[in-house]
Amino acid sequence: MQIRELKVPDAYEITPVVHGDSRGAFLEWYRADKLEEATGRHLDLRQANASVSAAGSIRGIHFADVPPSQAKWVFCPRGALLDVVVDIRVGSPTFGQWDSVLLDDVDRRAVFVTEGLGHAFVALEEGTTINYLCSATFSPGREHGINPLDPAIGIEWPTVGRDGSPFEPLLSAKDTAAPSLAQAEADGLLPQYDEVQAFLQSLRG
Ligand SMILES: Cc1cn([C@H]2C[C@H](O)[C@@H](COP(=O)(O)OP(=O)(O)O[C@H]3O[C@@H](C)C(=O)[C@@H](O)[C@H]3O)O2)c(=O)[nH]c1=O
Repeated sequence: MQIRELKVPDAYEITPVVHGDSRGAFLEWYRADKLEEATGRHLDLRQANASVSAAGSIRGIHFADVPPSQAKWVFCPRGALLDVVVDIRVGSPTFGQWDSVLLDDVDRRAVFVTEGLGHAFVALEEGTTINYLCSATFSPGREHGINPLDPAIGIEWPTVGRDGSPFEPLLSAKDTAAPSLAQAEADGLLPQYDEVQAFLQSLRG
């Protein structure tokens, strides 16, 4: 398993060793010890989620108040998706920047999104399934969204699926109505970079 930090600091791409044989494949999609080696922190598993999406579905950009926010170890057991991490931490040197990783049932990568970052993805195939391990339980009043189509962030969402078929973006009503990054900042919804860093540091203790 290899762990690489993304262009958005404190987010990571995880590339597993996939052992293929005549029966199919075997891989380790999460290793606590490798996470600790690479990042100096642990993931206190509190919840595991799954969702299934139609091709073109965009979910996010979602984030939760810090502390404790919610770190997510994201994996795609079926289909394909583009996973996106956005730096929404006010005062971060990379504020407003985003990076993405293709997660699919071929290379079987994962992404680790740490507390205070924004997370979103688009499904590139019908029935794409995502699983994620979470460091905190769902706390609806502390969860927020930013519009994933905000031009100021400028996420380059794919417009064709894995098979090359074009698709229309499909968003929930909640995500469609979500504020822009600038509006979320003006509304005081975004996490402060120094507070996030202090929280991340407390997890390394
Ligand atoms: C996130 C969540 C939702 N729900 C419920 C609320 C709602 O009725 C239904 C669907 O919720 P949403 O529309 O928010 O689901 P979704 O848009 O898939 O939300 C997810 O998006 C990705 C990008 C993330 O990073 C996740 O943390 C999560 O926010 O599921 C739970 O019961 N538990 C949960 O942990």
